[in-house]
Amino acid sequence: MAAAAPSSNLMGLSALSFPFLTSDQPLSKPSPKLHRPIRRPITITPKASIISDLVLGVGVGLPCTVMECGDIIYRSTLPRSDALTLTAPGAALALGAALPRSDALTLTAPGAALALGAASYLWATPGVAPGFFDMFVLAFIERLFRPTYRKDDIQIGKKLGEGAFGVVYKVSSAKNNPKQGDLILKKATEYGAVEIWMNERVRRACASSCADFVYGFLESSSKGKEAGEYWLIWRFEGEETLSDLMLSKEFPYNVETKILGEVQDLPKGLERENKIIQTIMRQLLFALDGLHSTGIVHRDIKPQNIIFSEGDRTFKIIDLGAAADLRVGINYVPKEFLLDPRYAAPEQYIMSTQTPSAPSAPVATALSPVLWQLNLPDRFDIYSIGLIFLQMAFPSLRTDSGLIQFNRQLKRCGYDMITWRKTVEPRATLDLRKGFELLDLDGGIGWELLISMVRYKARQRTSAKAALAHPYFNREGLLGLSVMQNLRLQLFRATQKDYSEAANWVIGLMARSGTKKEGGFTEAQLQELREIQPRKGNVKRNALASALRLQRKIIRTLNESMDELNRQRKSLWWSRWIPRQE
Ligand SMILES: Nc1ncnc2c1ncn2[C@@H]1O[C@H](COP(=O)(O)OP(=O)(O)OP(=O)(O)O)[C@@H](O)[C@H]1O
Repeated sequence: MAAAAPSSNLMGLSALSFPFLTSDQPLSKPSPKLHRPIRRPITITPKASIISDLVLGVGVGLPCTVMECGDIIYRSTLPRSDALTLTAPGAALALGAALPRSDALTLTAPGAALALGAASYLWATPGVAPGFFDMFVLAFIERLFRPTYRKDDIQIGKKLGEGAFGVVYKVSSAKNNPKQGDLILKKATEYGAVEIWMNERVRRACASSCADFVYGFLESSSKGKEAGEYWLIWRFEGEETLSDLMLSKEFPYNVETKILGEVQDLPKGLERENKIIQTIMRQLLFALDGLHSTGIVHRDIKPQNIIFSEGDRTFKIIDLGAAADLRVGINYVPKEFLLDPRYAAPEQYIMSTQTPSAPSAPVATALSPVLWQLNLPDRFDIYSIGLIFLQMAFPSLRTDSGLIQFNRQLKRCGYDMITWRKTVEPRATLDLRKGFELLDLDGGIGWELLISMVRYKARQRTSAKAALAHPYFNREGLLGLSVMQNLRLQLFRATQKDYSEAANWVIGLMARSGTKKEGGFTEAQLQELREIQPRKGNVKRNALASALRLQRKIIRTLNESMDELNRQRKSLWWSRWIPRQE
């Protein structure tokens, strides 16, 4: 009978099929005990386990040392806690090698919390996990299938603009592709590399946010030019930017049929204008949310950089030359700023100047969710969008001089829109009054959204996503809000409050209760917390302060040298990514 054992090769069957077989019986020769029914439970000794392994080794399945065949026999009598435990190798085995039921998975509460925490971190803005997928999978697949262009394929037409970083032309393709239509070509200087990178990222992550990017390459055949030019090609989206449309006396009616497809069934007036402006704002915030969700901050949002796409009937963002990709730290240099002062937020930097530039792409990627949350760089663009909203509401602020004057007034009011309103409203012109009336429609919900964007502190500004969920975009206005929408509005208002007063109150409270005995802060410690200048005359204290200053200086110098090194390393990295043509 024992000789038959090797023929039963399936996992654990040697023991299960022959319940009368004791574990210490030799398998090679027949045993006289075989015919005696055995009543006592079987225990598999190490020796038997080895034999069993040998037997099972020739068949399909795992040896008993892995399977714990004894456990299978006694499964029904095992205590629950022994039966179910999830270990990493166990999980891998379970998935890959079909473990027996006794090793089934159990998810413990700490395990689940850990897995959830890791997943949230990896998917939090700007998205470490999607970033890896994008860079190592999508980017390569895209390269295989996208259309490519050479210099000779392009017939240059009308010059459309010339900026500090390049010249833009309307062009057509010499390739016989009637569907392609007209194209836009930008011949750019060294910043073209960054712009190609950003446009490719956007095309994969949120194509509808920006003008349709076709191809970009380094053209290095032109004689006399050492570095060569970057050629960037887009689909021609349309003739007009938001700036062109806003400067027309007909605004916003000149946009109505473009975006809504028809003239609204309303008389000309505030309500109709409000509806058009709402639609434009929704499109702008949607485009911006796409960019921010993938970790890109534009840094140069202005009506001149928003094009109306005639094909898609929507506004799209253009000119990503000053953008920063905070997922991998490209074009992010904390102390460098390339901005249009008319639309720039007061902080001027998207990241704290204490944050050194990201060390290398993998490290920057790994740290990106933390840095994003610490700095909220997207709020820089939100300020600019807020100013565009303001210009749409107040016709007198649509000109450069009007906007510059407003910026001066707002600065004098400590960047507080409520103070600004109190200052200008009593002696407001007809134009200004019309703007306030428009924003005050529906219980002032437009004004509320506006001031949630135009704030001094970046942290107090709303995000593009939160702004899109604001009831300003609800068609029925405040009265039509559901219970959930009302709750969301209350939450939005709560997050918009200025908590600096609360912080002062907490510090005051800590001071009152602060005694050494109770373990709170003493007045002296709070003094340090508030960063009040140290008192003069204390030699020990002054020496300590000098040492701290020196330490800070050393760290700053180190950071700056790192920045410099990284900048050089990173520029090499971009260049390698971009196709070249001789
Ligand atoms: N995809 C597009 N479709 C249609 N027109 C476009 C497109 N891209 C750019 N343009 C036109 O070209 C002009 C210049 O583009 P862009 O702002 O990208 O160039 P730039 O060199 O950075 O200019 P500037 O420095 O003045 O901002 C735009 O104002 C717009 O009129």
